Amino acid sequence: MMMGDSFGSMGSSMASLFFLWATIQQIFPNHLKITIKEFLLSSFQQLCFAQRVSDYFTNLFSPYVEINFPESDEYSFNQAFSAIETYLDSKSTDKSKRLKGSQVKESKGLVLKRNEPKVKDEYKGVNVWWEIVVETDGNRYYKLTFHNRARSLITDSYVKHVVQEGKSIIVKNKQTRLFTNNLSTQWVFGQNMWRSIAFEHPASFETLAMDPKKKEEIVSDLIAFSNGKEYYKKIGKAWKRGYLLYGPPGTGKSTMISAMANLLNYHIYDLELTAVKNNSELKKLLTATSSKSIIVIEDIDCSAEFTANRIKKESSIRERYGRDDKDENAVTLSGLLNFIDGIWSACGQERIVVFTTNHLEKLDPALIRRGRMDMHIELSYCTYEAFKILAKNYLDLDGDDAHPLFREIKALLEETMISPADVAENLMARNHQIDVDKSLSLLINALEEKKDNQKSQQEKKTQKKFKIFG
Ligand SMILES: Nc1ncnc2c1ncn2[C@@H]1O[C@H](COP(=O)(O)OP(=O)(O)OP(=O)(O)O)[C@@H](O)[C@H]1O
Ligand SMILES: [Mg+2]
Repeated sequence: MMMGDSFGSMGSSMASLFFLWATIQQIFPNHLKITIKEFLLSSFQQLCFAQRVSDYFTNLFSPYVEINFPESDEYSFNQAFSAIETYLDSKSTDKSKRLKGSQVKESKGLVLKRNEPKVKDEYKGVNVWWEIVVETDGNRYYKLTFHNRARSLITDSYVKHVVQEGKSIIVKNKQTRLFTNNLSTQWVFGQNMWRSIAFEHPASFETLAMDPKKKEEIVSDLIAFSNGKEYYKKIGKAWKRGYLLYGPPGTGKSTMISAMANLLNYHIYDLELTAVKNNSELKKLLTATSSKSIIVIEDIDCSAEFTANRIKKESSIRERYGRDDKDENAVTLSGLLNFIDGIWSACGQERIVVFTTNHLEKLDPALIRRGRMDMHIELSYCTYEAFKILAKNYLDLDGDDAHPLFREIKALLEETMISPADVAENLMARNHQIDVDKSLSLLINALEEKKDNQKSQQEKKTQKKFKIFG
């Protein structure tokens, strides 16, 4: 017998008792009412006791097993509970009669979920039943019921499957946010360090124009990282990864960061170093970031320059006054590197650090040595392969033979340095109307103009050289 049946019979007995009491109140005088009330109360207690005894024996001989998953364990939240809830919400709603509508992400629209206290599920041919139970004190737990025959299948693999599936749906549905740091004058008792907005950038690796092989390498590196919890634990390293994106303006460095965040569903923390006064503020900001996030420092060459000036100033203070103001008055390169190496090692949560620069050669070697920045990614001028991706995004043209002008464009791209941003600008539809021929001709004009400019600049440079040596 399932537990629901026993609750049903107890409910009807209680209803009969209440009905009886209402009738008695109308018929009997007051002094008799008290005696009858006492009699009824004791009958009710006996009924409950009998019910418990009957439940005990029913459960003793029942072939069904129950596992409870409480919402909280003692003092902490039970993560399995929310994973189960999400998993059950995601089950097909085709046969449900009670649904609820929710929107987790602006970009995802309204999603219909089941809204029933009991859900039947099937795993490898075995039926199981889930039920959400709310206790009188408001505590909730999920009750899983299954036949004893399938005990090892359910306890060994089904429960793990449900929790894993639920967690991955939670990550997928997470509304990612873009955080920017506030000035420390705006911080209130360690709060309000970061302000944030919902992150809804449409960038993806699919639409990112770059060498397809390199792209694949980056995507698999990111995925391996995000699935690497056990691996990082095994090798005893902090679960973090550093990427240095370098290349000329408009080659897709910022776009790639958005694509990374969309791929992994991570938050972005855009760290503006000029708004940070000293190392201690930097430390507070970085420790206030959440797990599964990308910490970005754009144009690190400018920040490094700023740091170098600060270091010079600090050393002159030290020489003059014999004191070390480094940590109190400045953000230093060593401070930044210490946090990247040290702080996340302590908290053990997954973090990605991304630096971008237009000038790799300007960077301090300490900043970019391997191990600190695990992958150096160059984003370069637009190649023919990258152009084809842009042509597909902007003009719906797919493949080498998609348009007769492609051959001319290919030849021009081999001789001209043009950023993907400039190419995209020419391919962009005017007034939402795609005009393939016009866009491609505009691009050819832009390429020819750039090619001539670059040629004449090159000639001027050569002439200068000759003058110097002549
Ligand atoms: N590789 C690319 N693939 C697709 N679109 C690109 C690419 N590079 C640039 N773009 C387009 O050009 C615009 C500018 O690119 P983005 O801001 O990513 O360049 P960046 O390398 O960060 O430049 P900067 O060095 O100036 O910060 C983007 O909004 C995007 O539309
Ligand atoms: Mg940028």
